[in-house]
Amino acid sequence: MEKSVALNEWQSRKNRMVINRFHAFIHGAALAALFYYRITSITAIAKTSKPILPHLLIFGAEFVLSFHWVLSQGSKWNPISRTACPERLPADDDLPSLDVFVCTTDPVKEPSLGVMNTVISAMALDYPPQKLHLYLSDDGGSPVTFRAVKEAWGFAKLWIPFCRKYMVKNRCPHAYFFTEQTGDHQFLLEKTHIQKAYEDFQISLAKIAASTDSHVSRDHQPIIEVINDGDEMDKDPHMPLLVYVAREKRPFHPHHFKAGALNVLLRVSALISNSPYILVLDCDMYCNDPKSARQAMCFHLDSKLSPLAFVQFPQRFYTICDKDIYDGEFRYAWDKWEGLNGLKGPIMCGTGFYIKREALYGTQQLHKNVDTIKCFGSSKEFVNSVYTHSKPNYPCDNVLQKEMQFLASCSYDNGTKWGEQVGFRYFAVAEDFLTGLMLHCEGWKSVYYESSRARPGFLGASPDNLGDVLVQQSRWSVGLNQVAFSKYSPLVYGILKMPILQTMCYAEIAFYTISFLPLYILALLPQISLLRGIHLYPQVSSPFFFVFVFLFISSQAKHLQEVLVMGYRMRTWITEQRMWMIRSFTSYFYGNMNTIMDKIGLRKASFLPTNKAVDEAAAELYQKGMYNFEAPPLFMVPMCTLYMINMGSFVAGIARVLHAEKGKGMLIESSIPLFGMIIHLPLLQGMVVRKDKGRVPTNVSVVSLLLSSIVVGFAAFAT
Ligand SMILES: O=c1ccn([C@@H]2O[C@H](COP(=O)(O)OP(=O)(O)O[C@H]3O[C@H](CO)[C@@H](O)[C@H](O)[C@H]3O)[C@@H](O)[C@H]2O)c(=O)[nH]1
Ligand SMILES: [Mn+2]
Repeated sequence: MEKSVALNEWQSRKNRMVINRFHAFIHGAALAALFYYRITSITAIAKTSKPILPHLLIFGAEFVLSFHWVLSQGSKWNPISRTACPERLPADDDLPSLDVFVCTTDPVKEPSLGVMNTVISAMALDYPPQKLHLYLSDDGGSPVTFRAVKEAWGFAKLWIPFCRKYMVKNRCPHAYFFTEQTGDHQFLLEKTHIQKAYEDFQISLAKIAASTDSHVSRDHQPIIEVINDGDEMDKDPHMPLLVYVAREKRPFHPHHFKAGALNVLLRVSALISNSPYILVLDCDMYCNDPKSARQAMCFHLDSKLSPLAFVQFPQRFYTICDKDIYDGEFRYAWDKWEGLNGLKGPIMCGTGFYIKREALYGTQQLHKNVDTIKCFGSSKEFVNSVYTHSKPNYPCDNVLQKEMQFLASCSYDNGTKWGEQVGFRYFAVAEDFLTGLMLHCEGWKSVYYESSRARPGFLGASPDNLGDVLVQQSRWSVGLNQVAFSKYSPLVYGILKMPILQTMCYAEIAFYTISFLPLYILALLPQISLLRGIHLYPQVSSPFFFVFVFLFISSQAKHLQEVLVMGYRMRTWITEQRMWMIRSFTSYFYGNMNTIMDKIGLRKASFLPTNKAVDEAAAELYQKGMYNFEAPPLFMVPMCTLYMINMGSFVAGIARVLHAEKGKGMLIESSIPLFGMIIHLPLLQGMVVRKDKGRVPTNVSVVSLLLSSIVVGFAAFAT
């Protein structure tokens, strides 16, 4: 009986679970054999005069990779999928109200048209309009964005009724007009009218961008404005509320990037709508399924899931082309998130999640007798809103406006618990990861949900060229490292507060980027050893040879199985490995260096927003599935140098294997560079064959050739 009225259901992914556990057992046993081999052989070598360092290094690499593997078992243990049943929700009048937060920061890197499409798509969510409130945070404090949002309001007044009338499924105007629509005469008439209005809207945004100063201000007053037709008393009941917020910014005053912006929205919205639930969106991630809000409520309103902090939808992208050469899909992430569904729930990922306001205010603070000013700051109105869930009445009078300005001022946070225990956390530039971690540690749960792959809840833009991808990944790397090597490290902070499997998942992600260490070792050491005739691996005649071969096949086969089970093709299997290596050699390496510099105070970690403006030439290459190697040399040189070293060592090593007695039986040593060369064939093409704009720049190739010759020459001929 109870099951039939449940707002949501779940299903164990039994097959996957059985395969995962079985594989964990076998692969784990093989790893144990590898460890046995390494420990015994290193002890034996220690007793001779042979160099021991290469063996220790390769064992170090294997140790780190095994550590990752062990951690990754957390999310494979109990995968479950969830279903929402929005048709069983209470009537609209009984639904809780919802605030939507959209963040933008730079009208040049984040063109207004994209931002406004996100805003409009969220205003058009299938949710009672009087219960929907949209807040746009403009971190650039730019008149371009301010003027654009007013235009967006004008267009939304036509668009929203049209969507409701014809039950439009795709409520992001840009995406809607991109596809062909059919219907009866009346519909087509209205559609043509709206389309014309959208074209005018586009033209006016372009005019604004051309005629307005697009400079991003770091020194300005807070600006908070409810966008409407000028008559504040006359709120249209069919339109959601739209509020523009630019928090105060002053030079030399830390603003804590996106987390700081979201916290200002939390405070300001508390005085206007104070909705118990909040949807957080990046400016480039539009609502693709208007039903997502109702779907999320199916979990939030289910007391069996309590205490539920947030419902995370996957980040899906409309920009990804068929070949997905940069591995922009993050397939492996969503696989893990589903695995986490069977534990305490997924990690927060910055956008596309519906969160309970109360979770962000911190449960402890709400239940204990704490000094509210120390905790939430000195606004009485705000503290009131926290404890009584009340809100002062709309419209904004002058007193309210003043209070909101105070809440959006840059020093409001000082000396309070904001960013530490309240709101989005400031400690790391990956504010999403850290905030989610702390919520789980406080005992909150989360849910991962996707209604269908065919119509994802949200769609965003992902970078379409190598340079942007690697810059973005470097920032994530810094953000994750900041957490991994701090007092909040999941292995220290989390292990006492979360179940072990959940802790393992957090640790896996937090320590994800140290893969640069084993990968650099594996890309250099066997190659050098091959050139020098040092045996790092067992020979074919040894039974342990088969342990290594088994481990290689077993990990490849498991990866392939996961790719195929999720409905992807073989190609994804290769791309994911290629991109994992590329990211490790570049972004993760620099990210780790940056973290070290951050720790010793040489360079502050910062949040450089990802570029969202379209570069036509780059986009064309991407669509053709060709890598754009015109990335910063800092990224390209290590990759090309490593490739050449592998090629050099393979050629010289093979010659050695064939001719010299010393090189006999170095099958694994010579297979490793071969594997690297095959996986990264596109890089070779970029250096040698390609003539187009995206080829590897000549100067990069020359520098890399020089560097690799030094390494190979030194390895082969030094005594
Ligand atoms: O000082 C800042 C910097 C960024 N943003 C906004 O933050 C969002 C995310 O920035 P983006 O450059 O798109 O970063 P991504 O790398 O694409 O973001 C991913 O990674 C971030 C953490 O590193 C998360 O916050 C994001 O939600 C997640 O999508 C955008 O809407 C920005 O406008 C601000 O509001 N203020
Ligand atoms: Mn983004």
